[in-house]
Amino acid sequence: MNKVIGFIGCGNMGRAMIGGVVKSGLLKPENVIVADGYKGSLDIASSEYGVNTTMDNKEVAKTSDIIVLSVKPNVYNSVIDDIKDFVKEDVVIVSIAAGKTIKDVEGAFGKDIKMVRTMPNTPALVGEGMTGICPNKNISKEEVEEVVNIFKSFGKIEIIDEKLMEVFISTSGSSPAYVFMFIEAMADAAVADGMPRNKAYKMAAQAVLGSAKMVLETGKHPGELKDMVCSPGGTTIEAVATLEEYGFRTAVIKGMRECTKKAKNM
Ligand SMILES: NC(=O)C1=CN([C@@H]2O[C@H](COP(=O)(O)OP(=O)(O)OC[C@H]3O[C@@H](n4cnc5c(N)ncnc54)[C@H](OP(=O)(O)O)[C@@H]3O)[C@@H](O)[C@H]2O)C=CC1
Ligand SMILES: O=C(O)[C@@H]1CCC=N1
Repeated sequence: MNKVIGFIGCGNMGRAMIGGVVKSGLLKPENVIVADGYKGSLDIASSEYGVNTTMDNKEVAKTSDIIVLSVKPNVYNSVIDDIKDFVKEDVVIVSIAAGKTIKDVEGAFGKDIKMVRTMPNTPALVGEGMTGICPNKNISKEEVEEVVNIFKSFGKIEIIDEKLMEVFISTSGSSPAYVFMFIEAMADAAVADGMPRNKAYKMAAQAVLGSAKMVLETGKHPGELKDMVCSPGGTTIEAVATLEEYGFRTAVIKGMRECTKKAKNM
């Protein structure tokens, strides 16, 4: 791809996407420009990925064909205010913020802009991201395709209706956090029973990775895959019964519904 992609905000999600896009080879590092208010973050991006950096958001605005706003939702309006008069005429704006609708971002620019609302997740850093994508009405099919290709370079994508974006956040944008908690809890249990911690993390993480691949690649129902592990009178069913007793699934369902609710009310 021969366009210049700018990132404003080089925090957790910005860094994951910059790392993902550069490692995939879709973009040359010299075609990526990153702005952040903190020089330390920029130095890391520059030394790890060789991208251009600046502390001036306007410089990203002036040079980029596609701008990814990777700052927190509460500074979106001030960042947009700062750059709106400097963006290229045909610029494509990519929003990744929880709780910011297409209407919010269009309103902050105060003019017709081409934009795509997205919700990525941090596994982008290792090429296993998942991004929900929702274009606005001003953007052409070809331009949407370009944005899709950026996100595909570090994972999978789904084009979704904007009304499902909040559910997408709890299912995908936020969910790596709960998966990490699950891995951490499994490792803690293993450590409690004598497993060295570094080995415990590796085993628990590989089990999650392999199980996820089975869901994606076999097409079997997760319940069937679970049943295949539970030997009659065996070990696994004891864990399953105890997890049910402690409300494992209910905890996940309730937690995710709170996450969706928060995304709707931000
Ligand atoms: N983290 C995640 O897993 C995901 C996050 N998102 C979305 O990504 C966005 C960023 O989140 P996240 O990466 O977690 O947040 P971070 O706080 O880690 O990153 C935001 C970065 O933006 C910088 N920043 C703050 N103000 C400005 C400014 N005015 N100009 C330029 N840079 C600025 C911050 O610097 P400083 O710290 O010095 O203030 C920080 O480095 C949010 O909108 C969030 O909803 C979406 C999907 C997943
Ligand atoms: O916690 C958040 O608000 C962001 C959005 C999805 C993941 N992190």
